[in-house]
Amino acid sequence: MIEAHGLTKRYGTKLAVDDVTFTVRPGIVTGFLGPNGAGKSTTMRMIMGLDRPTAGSVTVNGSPYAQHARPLAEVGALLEAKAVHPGRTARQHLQALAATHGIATTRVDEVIELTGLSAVARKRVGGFSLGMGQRLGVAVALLGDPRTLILDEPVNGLDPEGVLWVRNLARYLAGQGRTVFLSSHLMSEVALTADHVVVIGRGRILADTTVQDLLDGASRRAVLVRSPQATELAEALRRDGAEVARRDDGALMVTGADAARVGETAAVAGAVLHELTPTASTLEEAYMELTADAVEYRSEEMTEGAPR
Ligand SMILES: Nc1ncnc2c1ncn2[C@@H]1O[C@H](COP(=O)(O)OP(=O)(O)OP(=O)(O)O)[C@@H](O)[C@H]1O
Repeated sequence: MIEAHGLTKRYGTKLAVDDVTFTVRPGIVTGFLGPNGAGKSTTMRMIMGLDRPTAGSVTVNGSPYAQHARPLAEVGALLEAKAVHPGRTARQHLQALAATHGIATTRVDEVIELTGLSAVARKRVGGFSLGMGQRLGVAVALLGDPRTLILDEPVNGLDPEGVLWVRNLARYLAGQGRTVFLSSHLMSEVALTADHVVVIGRGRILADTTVQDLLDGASRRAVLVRSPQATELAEALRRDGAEVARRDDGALMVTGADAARVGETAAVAGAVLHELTPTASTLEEAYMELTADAVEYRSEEMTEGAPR
């Protein structure tokens, strides 16, 4: 369980994380979603005690990270690429970590097996592909058999097999009753992996809900209508209280009335229908809608900072 209360991080004048409050529960995968620069990594670093909050607090399994006697048994994290001695083998790297944290060597073998590293465990880490490095990072996170897992953009740079592996592993670990908190800037990825999602933009929480609710809440079902009497039909629909937008190709996008109601209004108005298609926005569209302001803000910021 992760509990953040009024968590805030300021870097100079930049408010990277702005008064966020959320709970990440055990037994499910929670996605942490937001555009680049939204504050995901900063939040995760504060959870892991690597960054000190400017205000507010965050606990893992009931206590701040630093107050746990055996932190590796509480929370394991895959944050941005960590320094690994390139001359060491994967096994040596894990063994060294296990030794300094009082973890049995048998656990090293278990995590090597669990992360599919058996074939390369005795190879030098310096020659590892990105995917293998990512697996080693996950092996490190799992070493202390932690109740809570934090994975920052774990599928970044992975091939499709690696992506599927991360997805299955996250779900497997949650199925064991662990807390799994996984960040991504891709809604499609979170939708496939997570049960619950916390959406962040410009350091603030934009949504804290199930994936399904996010879709239902953000999507406004629209009906696409084509008619040779589009102008008259649009007027009749508006009189009925619907909202009508005319697309460049002449089609009408109607919200606030379902297909049946649009058809009935058309009949009364004597408008011929050439097409009547209910549409639902995709999860990706719902996410874009939700984070539009946050993304705009980022691009403005980058334009301002760009050399002229
Ligand atoms: N050490 C730092 N000093 C100054 N500003 C920082 C620092 N770390 C992060 N920031 C700024 O804080 C904001 C949030 O950054 P953060 O890395 O947490 O975002 P993110 O959601 O993880 O995005 P990304 O996926 O791009 O890493 C950004 O505007 C970033 O530039």
